[in-house]
Amino acid sequence: MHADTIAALSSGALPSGVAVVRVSGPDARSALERLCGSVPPERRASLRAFRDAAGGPIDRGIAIFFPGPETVTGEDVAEFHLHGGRAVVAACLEAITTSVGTRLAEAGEFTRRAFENGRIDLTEAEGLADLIAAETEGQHRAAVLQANGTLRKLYEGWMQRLTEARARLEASFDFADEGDVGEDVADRLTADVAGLVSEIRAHLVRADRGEILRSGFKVAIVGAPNAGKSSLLNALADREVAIVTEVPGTTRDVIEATLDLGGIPVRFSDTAGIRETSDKVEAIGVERAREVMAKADLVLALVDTQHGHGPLARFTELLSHVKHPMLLAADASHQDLVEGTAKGRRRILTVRTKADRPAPSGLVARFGNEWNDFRFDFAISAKTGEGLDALTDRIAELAAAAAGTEGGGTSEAIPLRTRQRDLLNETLRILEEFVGNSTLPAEIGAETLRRAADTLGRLTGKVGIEDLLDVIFSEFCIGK
Ligand SMILES: Nc1nc2c(c(=O)[nH]1)N(C=O)[C@@H](CNc1ccc(C(=O)N[C@@H](CCC(=O)O)C(=O)O)cc1)CN2
Ligand SMILES: Nc1nc2c(ncn2[C@@H]2O[C@H](COP(=O)(O)OP(=O)(O)OP(=O)(O)O)[C@@H](O)[C@H]2O)c(=O)[nH]1
Ligand SMILES: [Mg+2]
Repeated sequence: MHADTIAALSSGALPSGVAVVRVSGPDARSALERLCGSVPPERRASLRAFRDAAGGPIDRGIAIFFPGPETVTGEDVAEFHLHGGRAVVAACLEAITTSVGTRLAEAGEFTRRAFENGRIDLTEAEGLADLIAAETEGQHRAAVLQANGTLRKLYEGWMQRLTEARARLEASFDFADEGDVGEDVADRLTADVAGLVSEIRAHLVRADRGEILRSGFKVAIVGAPNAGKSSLLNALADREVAIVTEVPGTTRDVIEATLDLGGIPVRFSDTAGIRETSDKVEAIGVERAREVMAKADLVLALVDTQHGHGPLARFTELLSHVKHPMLLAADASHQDLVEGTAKGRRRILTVRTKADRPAPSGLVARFGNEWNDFRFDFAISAKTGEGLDALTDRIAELAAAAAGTEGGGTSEAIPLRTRQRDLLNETLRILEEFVGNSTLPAEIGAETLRRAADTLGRLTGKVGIEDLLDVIFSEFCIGK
């Protein structure tokens, strides 16, 4: 328990309709006494006149007292709900912090106290940070499941099982000299741990989806210079994000815009038109375009067919830079490469641009001699808007498939953060070592299980993570 009391504005930017000032710590009660004249009845919203130390009026508002330890921080908590003016809030905080033991809170300090007082674990703290940062429905849904302790329960269950397994193994030390007793125990133990291994593995597969919810489904817009890439980005974003001119080679850097498509953040990157160039700046842009393409979850390959076959030859060259396993497979068929399958494996959509203009070759064009007749997935016009809805619908579908939220989303908790996934991977690696090595002496086996449990403990914050706490809690805003 902390000796000092912290106070902060916990609601959003001022001015606002109503502002909430929270106080947590041993002096929370006295703050109410000083500002309201008396402590209002516990856990009840009470209308009071707030006054400063000199008796000057601050505001008339609602005050609440939550006695610890059954509170959000685990300490006594006081709340002042004021009118959201800057001077009103400043006067209230000033009056609260005149008490010697009370100071302004640092970013994340309320949540940190909740963690330190055992009210929440680290996954819940991280879930709260993600909940506050959530901008799309998908992010919201995943963060709620972390913030409300769903992940915590899962990991605590796993830790419990590891502890039990270790206890059984350690108990078997005593029988080690008596022949087959130890062996029998070891077999059952290995089977139990193997069960855990497959659960952690399945959980980690879902983690990739968490990553998409957190950082977005990445879509690279690529094509030859002048194909209409920047025009597409602008049309999708509905604003002039990128410069558009008739000069090929206009875009040199990567330009991003994020759209919320069906609850998933979709990050579109407009890139430099890919071509050989002696222009130094453009060459760097082309290199960046290739990098963006290689990292994308989905590539939109744009072709302006109005000049006939020339751009299509470059298009073939361009696709060779998409480093998707499906494309690298030597025996991948045209079907695999471009049409793919509907189940989220499809990574490229081919798009004919400037569909408002007549194309000499029509929708079906020859595509070099390696591949057969080529049919574009979409024909669009950034100018008239033709085809854009169909294209965004398809992208939304693919993003939902990648994030695992198709059909209304998942109720399963998934780890959203790299920190969490790294620790889970580490735990998995240690447990695989245990399972794959049935001849390990019991002492070493028990030590291996202990290391795995410790790694899981770092996930929930049960085990030595001092170094990490500052990093995690500093992401919060003041007042949280
Ligand atoms: N006004 C206000 N609204 C808020 C918060 C707050 O601090 N103040 N919260 C800030 O994050 C969130 C609510 N979180 C809370 C979590 C636990 C407890 C709490 O007192 N828990 C006790 C008692 C539960 C009960 O009454 O059933 C407990 O769990 O033991 C309160 C708020 C969102 N809304
Ligand atoms: N008629 C018509 N013209 C278009 C359309 N989309 C783009 N253009 C024109 O095509 C030219 C090139 O468009 P951009 O969007 O700058 O092409 P880009 O692919 O970004 O080009 P770079 O950045 O140079 O690689 C501009 O003159 C646009 O006005 C379209 O749908 N219809
Ligand atoms: Mg451009």
